[in-house]
Amino acid sequence: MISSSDECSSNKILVAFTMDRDESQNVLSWAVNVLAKPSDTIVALHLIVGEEPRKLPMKKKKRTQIRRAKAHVISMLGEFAYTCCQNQVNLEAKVGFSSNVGRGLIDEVKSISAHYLVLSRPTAHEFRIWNEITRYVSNFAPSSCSVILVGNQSKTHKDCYSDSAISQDIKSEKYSPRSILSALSNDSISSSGDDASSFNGSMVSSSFASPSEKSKYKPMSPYRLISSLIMNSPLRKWRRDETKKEPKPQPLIQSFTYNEISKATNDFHQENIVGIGGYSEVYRGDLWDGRRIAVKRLTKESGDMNKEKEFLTELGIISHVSHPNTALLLGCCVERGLYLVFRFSENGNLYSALHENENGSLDWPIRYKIAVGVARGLHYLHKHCSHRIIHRDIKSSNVLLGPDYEPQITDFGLAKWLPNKWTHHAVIPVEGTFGYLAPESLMQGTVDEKTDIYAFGILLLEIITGRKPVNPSQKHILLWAKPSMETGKTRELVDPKLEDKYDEHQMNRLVLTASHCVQQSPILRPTMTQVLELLTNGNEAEIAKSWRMPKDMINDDDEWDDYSMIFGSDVPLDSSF
Ligand SMILES: Nc1ncnc2c1ncn2[C@@H]1O[C@H](COP(=O)(O)OP(=O)(O)OP(=O)(O)O)[C@@H](O)[C@H]1O
Repeated sequence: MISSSDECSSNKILVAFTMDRDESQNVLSWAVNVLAKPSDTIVALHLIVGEEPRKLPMKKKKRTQIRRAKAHVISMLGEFAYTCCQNQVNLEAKVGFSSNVGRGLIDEVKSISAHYLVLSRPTAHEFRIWNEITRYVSNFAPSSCSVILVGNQSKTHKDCYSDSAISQDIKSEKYSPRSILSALSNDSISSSGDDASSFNGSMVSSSFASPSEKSKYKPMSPYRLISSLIMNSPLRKWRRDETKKEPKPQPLIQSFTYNEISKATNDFHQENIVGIGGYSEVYRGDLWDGRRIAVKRLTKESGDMNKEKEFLTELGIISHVSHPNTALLLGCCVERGLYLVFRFSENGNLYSALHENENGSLDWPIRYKIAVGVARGLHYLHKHCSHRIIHRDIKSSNVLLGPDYEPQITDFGLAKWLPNKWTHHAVIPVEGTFGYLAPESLMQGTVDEKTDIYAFGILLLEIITGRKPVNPSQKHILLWAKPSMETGKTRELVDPKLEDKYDEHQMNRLVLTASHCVQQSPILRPTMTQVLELLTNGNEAEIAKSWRMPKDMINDDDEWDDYSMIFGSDVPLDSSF
């Protein structure tokens, strides 16, 4: 096989690809199947010739060109997600700008310190341009980078390689890119085309690289528009389990065309709107194959790069997430706007079910199931997701209710990756939703897992009491509930709509868990592992021992004074930051 100069270290392979589908498949296939070894990183780059647009709104033509490029990147790279996952190769994708393709490639080679630059041989009519590009990269590639051409071309172009040593294997006829490509043609190239892929507004780490490896990346200087393929999604494993009988894994994230989603939503008809969020509208839709979907569309008026970035963050993060208690992303569409396509949750969201349901209130068994389900979803995000995640906006309207009222956490627009050894982090401006925001976030702008725990505590109180966290005519839910929680008078907390029909044991568990989660000091709050234990089967005294601070270190009076200072009884009418 092809050897790199240093067998032990991982290599960075830059693969340049055009808008030509076959060419792109060939060159990527070769890089993935032949060149890369486990823990190598492939960066697939499509360059748009021209200036990076800096002003908004962009010209329509430019916008279309960029979206087309993104769509191409997504659909193309999706095909290699499974192979890369199996080969433990990191795969990232980018769309960049440069006035000259050759120069753009060399800039990128230098920026990521690539060991290889892999180019596709062009079709005959592009030969002149291609010749210029290859000449340029041959002349200017650093000596540490080998330039490789892949594709069917009868004539050998010796000058296409850089001065640096390319391994003998590559040069030899037996393993020439051309001969290997022919052998591969029935193999990996034939995969389905709508596998896991996603892009993000910033460099998103891919799954096999450790955080320390990732931090070695330099900022992508000339390339602002970055796409990143999210590899090794647990979604894959989960969906494979779901469909055990099928030999092949299910496609992960599908790239939908605008026509498909427009048809499904009756041309985004007002009647199909099921939710309006801070930066999006959500439409119900029915796909041609019978699947019911929810299409989240970035609102046109938002036209703001930050909103677009938030939207892409959500796409980047949620494509890593796969759990029965998190919303299921089916795919996305980048034509004529940005759209996320989710499986439809037929029972709406928890906020509506608790506070706006005219057909009666949620029964206790359903409420308990929702509480435990959300805890499982959050536990997964904090502890078991391939990259740990804090959600940062846990609230009842972000809990969808699927079939049988199984809850699904949604809206990852504010979510953040958690580095492995992260304690807390300052986020300015403060984001989240008033009423669920932990005191430390409000006062210092810090967030960590415990800010999610606090929000979960408020959510539990909402489930127990049936009260909204903030309501202009009432006290903040926590101030209202505090006296009863302190004295253990659980009955006073219970939503009257339950008409005393609830399991007392379960109710006590929920109240107890909520009271721990809403402690003012983050270190006094339990972790999600402990929360799950408390909610389901743990021994309270035993579990509490593992996180509780000695009583004499806590000044309860001060704690509640701070709560009053923050929440008071006059709460802002605008409940969202
Ligand atoms: N998969 C889905 N199935 C059914 N309804 C959904 C789905 N996704 C979202 N909705 C509805 O749309 C609403 C808004 O969705 P979402 O919270 O994702 O949007 P958003 O713009 O991020 O909102 P915000 O940031 O203001 O919380 C949800 O509360 C829910 O009612």
